[in-house]
Amino acid sequence: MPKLRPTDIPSFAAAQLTLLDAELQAELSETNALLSSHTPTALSRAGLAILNLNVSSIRTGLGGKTVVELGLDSAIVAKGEKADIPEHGIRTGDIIALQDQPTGSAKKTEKRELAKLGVEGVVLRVRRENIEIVLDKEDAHVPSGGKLWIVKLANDVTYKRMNQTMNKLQKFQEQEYTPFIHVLFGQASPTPLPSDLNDPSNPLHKLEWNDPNLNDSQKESIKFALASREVALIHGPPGTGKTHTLIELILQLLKQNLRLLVCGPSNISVDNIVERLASHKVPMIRLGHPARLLPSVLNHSLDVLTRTSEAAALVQDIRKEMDDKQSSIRKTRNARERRQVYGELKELRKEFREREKGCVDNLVKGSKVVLATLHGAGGFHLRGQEFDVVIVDEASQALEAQCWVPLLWVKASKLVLAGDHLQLPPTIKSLNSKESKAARKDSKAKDEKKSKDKKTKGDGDNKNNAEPSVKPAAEKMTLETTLFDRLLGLHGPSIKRMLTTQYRMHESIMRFPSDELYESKLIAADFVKDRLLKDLAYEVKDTEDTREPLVFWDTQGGDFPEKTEDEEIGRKGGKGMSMGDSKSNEAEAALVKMHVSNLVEAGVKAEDIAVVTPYNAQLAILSQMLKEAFPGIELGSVDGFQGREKEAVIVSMVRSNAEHEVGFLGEKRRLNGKKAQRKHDVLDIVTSWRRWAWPTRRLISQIRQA
Ligand SMILES: Nc1ncnc2c1ncn2[C@@H]1O[C@H](COP(=O)(O)OP(=O)(O)OP(=O)(O)O)[C@@H](O)[C@H]1O
Repeated sequence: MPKLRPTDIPSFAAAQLTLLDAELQAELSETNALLSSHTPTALSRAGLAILNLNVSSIRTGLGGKTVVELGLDSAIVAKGEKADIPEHGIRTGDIIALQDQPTGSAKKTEKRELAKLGVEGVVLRVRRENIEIVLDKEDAHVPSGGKLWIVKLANDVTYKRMNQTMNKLQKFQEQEYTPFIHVLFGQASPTPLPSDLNDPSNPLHKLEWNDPNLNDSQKESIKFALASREVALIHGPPGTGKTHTLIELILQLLKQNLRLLVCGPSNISVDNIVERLASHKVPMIRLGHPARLLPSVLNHSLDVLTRTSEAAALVQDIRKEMDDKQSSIRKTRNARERRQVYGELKELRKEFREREKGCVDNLVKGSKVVLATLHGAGGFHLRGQEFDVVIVDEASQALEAQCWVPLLWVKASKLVLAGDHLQLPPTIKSLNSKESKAARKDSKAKDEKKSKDKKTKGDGDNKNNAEPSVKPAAEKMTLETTLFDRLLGLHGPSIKRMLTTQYRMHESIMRFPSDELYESKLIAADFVKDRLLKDLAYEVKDTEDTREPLVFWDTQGGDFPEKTEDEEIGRKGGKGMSMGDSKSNEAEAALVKMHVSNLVEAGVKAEDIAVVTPYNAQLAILSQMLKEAFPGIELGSVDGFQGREKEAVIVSMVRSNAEHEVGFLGEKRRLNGKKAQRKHDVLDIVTSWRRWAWPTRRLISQIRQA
């Protein structure tokens, strides 16, 4: 039994609030620096703004919000050409400002200030020829006149919800400290599992599996999660069928007639589950804005269900009336008329919401499985509802405060987390920032004072209280510590089960992560363990590149020097926003190109190949060299390349210097899993490392020492 080091809940919440604030400040200052130091044209070139837009229509969306559709200004589109919006990096869910575009004659300083003005909204839908925005404020006046532009702003919505959640936790009343909460903070141990769990007489032994192909470690994890009373962790290394296991777990829990809330940190992680559950014909509701959902899950979305259910007709009537009112605003002749229409719209919106709420409540309350992002689970639809189990997939990718959103806004008494703490945690911008260090120091000081006060007070008041001493919450706390990590630290491996058969990688690719991170426990499933590129379903020649599952290219020596580049402003069309130094290595990029050519000449399709690199500067060079030459090839940064599965992956490591410096590549979790190769259905990782095995060897020896 591990020694518990319980956490004091209010000071835990206080420390989280301080760290979240430092993170938000880091994000805001990064964005503000960009907006204040670049012109709209520069921002547009970097993919962070779209210029020359016009309003094409205004309508009423979910929740009675105003939706503005913008298209390219017809004056700037050459006759006969298609009015596609030029390439940009603005995506659904981004927060943007919309406003009149400064004229060419506006002063530079004026242009810079502009990004701070205008109406704010959220991007609802991005199409080639138009973009839809939901306005934040109901009575926001959409700029009309001439050309408009939109610019991406820092996104503080998720922080607001995490803050709200941690504030709620901080102010918990005595009666809210349920046994479940005590376990989550290590103030009580989880209820021991029944001793007969492995006994054939235990009902869990007689489970009827929906999937007859589940492997033993998957079955064991499901039984463990079913038997656990408060908390169960399912540890799923890359490709071991973590989500596959969760699906069976959900089906088994439903057989027990339990009500479930299933969450993930991203929309894609949730949709992945909805799609797989749908094939089992499970009735369910997916919360979340339809624009952010995969088309294949829309039929389960609340939005569609509220339109197709009986009660929906009442909502539709009023929606139409609101749309008509919206379009009449443009025809008003003066401010008085506009005020009157806005007033009428306000009344209609109120009624719309009431009717919509009635319809939504009925649907949500009647549903046995509700799925939402962690953030979305904090929306008003679910407030106070009861669930028997909260399940979180990809839990190691979520900030702890995010995981508390479903736990605090609904009533639940059991938590199942699926994840892998040995892959990269969520990206933290403030990790080593001045603000964050100062915040930690301040929080630690407060904690120490508090435990000192408590001790003095406790000497007199709590003589009979045998509670173990409480760990100061802020001690070494960073946002990188996930709930999965913390629970494992508090209760030890007895609260987790590990999946050990992986269905993705050739045995030799698996060897490194298995030995370095998973105590050599991984096993390659039969049908992947010796698959090679030359054995693909289509014809591929047997060459030295296609018969080897893992190739290292060594770039040792002075011919492949790394270069440090100042990343001026985020990449066009990419995620943008990242600034600072980045590394590149042109000779290495040329080698990658040669290797891609070899694979393609052997018959491997370009769309089955991915090239990933840890550095944006290298990515830019690789894009130039490869995109046109090999249409369909997938390129990405190691940290950002998620959700893709590829037959061949080439990793360009970039670093090569006399000092043997590998910088952030020294983080061993970066070479593992999700952020590197996990999402690729890798038959072969063709790792281009031959001549630069010098830094690579160095890297590996550094990892071994770590
Ligand atoms: N018992 C099984 N038998 C056969 N195939 C399986 C089994 N379990 C999982 N798989 C397959 O393994 C692959 C990985 O499964 P899944 O996507 O559920 O894993 P994961 O661990 O969630 O993946 P990721 O590494 O992307 O998080 C899928 O193609 C899935 O169909």
